[in-house]
Amino acid sequence: MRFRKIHGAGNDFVLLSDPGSDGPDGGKEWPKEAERLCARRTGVGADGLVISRLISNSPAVLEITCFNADGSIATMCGNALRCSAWAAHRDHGFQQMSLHMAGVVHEAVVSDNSVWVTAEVGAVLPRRLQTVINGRPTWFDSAHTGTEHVVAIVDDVDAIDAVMVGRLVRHHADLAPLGTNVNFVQSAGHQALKIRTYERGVEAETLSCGSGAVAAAVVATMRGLVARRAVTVHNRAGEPLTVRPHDARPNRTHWVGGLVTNTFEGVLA
Ligand SMILES: N[C@@H](CCC[C@H](N)C(=O)O)C(=O)O
Repeated sequence: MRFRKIHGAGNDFVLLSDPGSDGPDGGKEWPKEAERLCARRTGVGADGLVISRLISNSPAVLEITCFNADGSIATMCGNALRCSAWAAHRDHGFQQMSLHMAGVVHEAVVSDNSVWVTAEVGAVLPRRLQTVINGRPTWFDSAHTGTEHVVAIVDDVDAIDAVMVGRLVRHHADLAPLGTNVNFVQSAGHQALKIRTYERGVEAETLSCGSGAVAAAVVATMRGLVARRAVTVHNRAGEPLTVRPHDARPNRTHWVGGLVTNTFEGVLA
């Protein structure tokens, strides 16, 4: 089975395009396959496994399934959608397409050097929980951007032990049983933010997170750090994502865009 090793602004995936209708062991074993392939030492190594299936050429529609590195399903993964759109552009020439993920329809646009997808924003809850970071009580707001996110606005994201605090908050009793992705965000100048994200399902800090960048922009707008227009979100990869409200549905839908890099391709043993 052929695969792509691809990353969206540093968030990396093993991407399988149309792997046959079943997958390993009748399709039931994808979660195990995700764990196996994503293992950094014994597999290909990735934050997630993405399966893309072409549904229709005209209009261009694909079904995308994303498994986190631990085999759990991601109901929304902005970077996996962006990587899938890039691959569909390469394989089928689509520039605009619809991507279905976990029952939600996302728009995608591939331009010269960036790939954009839409994210749907649900409930935004201020002061969802509090914890102490470096001796200072810190609030997390929650924002549902297709998956669970909490966001803390802090002075200096680099001063935080993102894995230690991220893990604590991810497993916070108030957010059980689902848990959450955890974002630390600081102001980084005019319409710009700096972010670090601890990702549920990867159970580690990742280099970028599309739905986390959208959650950061939404919370930072609510908190008055940025205005409701395009925001640059600087991440650990040094490949910023841009988040902007959708023209037709600015309160509900946001675009997230940035680079996609096809690192290598191969054949699974
Ligand atoms: N990196 C992703 C988010 C992936 C989903 C997350 N780990 C979860 O299970 O909630 C993104 O780019 O949005």
